[in-house]
Amino acid sequence: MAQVKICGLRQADHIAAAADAGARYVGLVFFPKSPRAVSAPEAAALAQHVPMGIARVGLFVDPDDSLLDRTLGQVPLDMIQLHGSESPDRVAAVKALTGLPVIKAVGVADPDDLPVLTNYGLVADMLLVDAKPPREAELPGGNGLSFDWRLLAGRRWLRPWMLAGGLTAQNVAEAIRLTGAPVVDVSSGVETEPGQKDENLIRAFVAAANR
Ligand SMILES: O=C(O)c1ccccc1N[C@@H]1O[C@H](COP(=O)(O)O)[C@@H](O)[C@H]1O
Repeated sequence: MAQVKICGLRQADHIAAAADAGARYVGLVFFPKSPRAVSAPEAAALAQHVPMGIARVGLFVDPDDSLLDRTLGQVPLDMIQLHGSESPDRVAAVKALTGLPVIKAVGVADPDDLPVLTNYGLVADMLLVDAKPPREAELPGGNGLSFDWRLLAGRRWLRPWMLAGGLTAQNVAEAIRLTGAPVVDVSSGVETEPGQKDENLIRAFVAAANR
């Protein structure tokens, strides 16, 4: 059984479905290139629909201070997810600037990618282990690609962590079994097309992760 984050929500009814199914984190994407991107006013409206006890995570890709300031001035967020090439120093700076816990995403393709997680574990509040995006990918995440989960078997870091990358209701139980992930994060695996979440897929994913 793992906790669940549903990322890239853009509709109040999908937030309600995620909450009702038992998700513990919901993600709002502030990256204009993403098909899941929301504006700050849209996110502020959506945030009102998130029940107490569920963390509102703002996803950013290499944000500058002004984007963070402007967004946080309008949207009540509980955590920041950094999904770009932010250095450990930048992670620390974002924590200091926003006063919020930071989740740092790291792309993994082979064993050489794992030591980086130890470095980020010194500064981030939570680690997010995702598939490494292919060179030609437009997005650094949210591509529905998974990686060899056996790379993570028996691994432990200084911080809590979540697993992401190509997870679906069909494969999430196996991913949890192989990695021991305490939290799983999904975006495209609960969509019918890029950016279009589906309530039944959300419910099926949370049920499968909680089984
Ligand atoms: O979801 C997006 O559009 C996105 C854009 C830019 C960076 C990250 C993004 N999503 C994150 O990517 C992973 C994996 O998503 P998927 O389930 O494979 O589609 C997840 O952490 C999302 O939060």
